[in-house]
This record gives sequence, structure tokens and C-alpha cells, in this order.
Amino acid sequence: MKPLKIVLNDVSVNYGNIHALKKLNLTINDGDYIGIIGPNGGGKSTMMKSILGLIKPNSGEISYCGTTLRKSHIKMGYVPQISDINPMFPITVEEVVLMGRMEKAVKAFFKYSEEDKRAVAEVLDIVGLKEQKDRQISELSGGEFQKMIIARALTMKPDILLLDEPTAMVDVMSQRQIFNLIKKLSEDITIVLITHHVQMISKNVKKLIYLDKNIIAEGDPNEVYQYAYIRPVHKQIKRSIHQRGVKNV
Ligand SMILES: Nc1ncnc2c1ncn2[C@@H]1O[C@H](COP(=O)(O)OP(=O)(O)OP(=O)(O)O)[C@@H](O)[C@H]1O
Repeated sequence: MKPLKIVLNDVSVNYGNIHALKKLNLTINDGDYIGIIGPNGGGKSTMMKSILGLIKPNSGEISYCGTTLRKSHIKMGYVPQISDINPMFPITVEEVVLMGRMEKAVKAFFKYSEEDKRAVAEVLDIVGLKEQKDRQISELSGGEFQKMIIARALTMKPDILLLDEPTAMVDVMSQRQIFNLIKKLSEDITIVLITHHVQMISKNVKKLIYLDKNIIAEGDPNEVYQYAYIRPVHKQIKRSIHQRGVKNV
């Protein structure tokens, strides 16, 4: 397979009269580790779902190694914002992660192979849940649950991993662990990560993008962070001081 390259060309997505993405242009290259930040409703999840082929853009196109997603054979792992797994299901960690090995069309009498089980053991080891494989998922902490969902996305050895706010529901300690895990994974897999925890990832990612329907700022994580969050606050402070009549700020 050619080196991974996903190109979004003038991609627009509307939901009725809501414009979620407006003529978005973005290239994801092999080995990238891109952080996506931006305001609520800025189109981050929509962009990710468009890349995954779950949403069809109203206009523009997305190419995968110069062709369509299907023809490119790119394997994409996805960690959705809201998990599709009910934490109260009577099911073990291993069984959830095995689902990542399931073929799209499950045949009658489908059985996981020994190779599937080996692959699951490998990813559980990577995410630090090896010892927890037989536990019921209802017993897991929020952080462990998220690591399990990441493990599920890794079982089919994806070329690219797309994570939509994987730390939204977990405590600060688990957030750190998960971001460290993602950083480690980024040594071998192309990663696109949506998060609101900008400070935690700005040292990890190779590139940061501030998205608000379109790319507002893109590039060096520190500079994008300053541009998106520090500068507007300074401007706001300056404006309010100016309005109060204080000079020389
Ligand atoms: N299925 C849908 N139907 C209608 N409107 C939608 C749908 N999905 C998203 N939207 C709208 O599209 C816009 C972009 O939403 P999206 O979820 O992509 O933003 P986001 O940047 O991921 O937001 P957040 O940071 O809050 O998760 C929002 O105004 C949202 O309300």
C-alpha cells in the first residue's frame, strides 16, 4: 500500500441550515499526529465522521491515497465521543475488544480465531489492561473503560487512529495516562485527536489545528494555542481596560 495520505478538498457539510464545515481543506500524511481543537459546535466531530466515511459531504471531496476510501484499503480505527457500548452490559473486557476483530458481515456460527485472541492480548498489553481481560466492564473505572475502547480500535491494526475526545469523561490522572498512551501509539500509527484539553496535548502533538467550520489556525502547537486562547484573552483584557479609560497597557 502507498504511504497514507488523506486529502480533504473544499469539504462542506450542512445539517439543514446549520453549516458545520465550510470549504475545509486539510491533508493528513503518514506519521502525522494532529490535534484538533476548537469551540463547541465548531465541526470537529463532523470532520472526523466525514473522514471515516460516516457522513457524506454536501460538496467537496475526500481522497484516500489518491482514490476512494474503499479502493485505498486504508484501515481506520475510531474512538467515538460517546461510546456505543453500554457500560452495564454483562460482558468482559476481552469480549468488547474482540469486537474490533469482527468482520463487517458476521456469518452464522461466527467464532473468533486463536489469532483474534492473540491480537486482543497484544493490544490489551499495550493499553495496560492485560490483567483486566476477564473483568466485567461494569466494574471498570472511566479511564480503564476508555483504554478498553482504544484497545478495540487498535485490534485490526489500523493505519490511522481517529479519536474524538477520548478523555471527556475521565479524571485528570486518567487523562494524563490516556494522552501518554496516545503519544506512545503515535510512534507507530498516524493519529488525529480531537480534544478540549489543549494544554495537555500541546507538547505531544506534531501539529495543532484550531477548527471553527474551517481551519482558523494550523501549525506549531504552541503558536496555535497562543493564537487561539491566549491572544483573544489578552485582547479582551486590553479592550475592557481601554473601555475603563486606563491607558498604556
Ligand atoms: N446529526 C446532526 N443533526 C443536526 N445538526 C448536527 C448534527 N450533528 C452535528 N450537528 C451540528 O453541527 C455543528 C457541528 O457539530 P459537531 O458535533 O461537528 O461540532 P464539534 O466541534 O465536534 O462540537 P463539540 O466540541 O461540542 O463536540 C453543531 O452546530 C451541531 O449542533
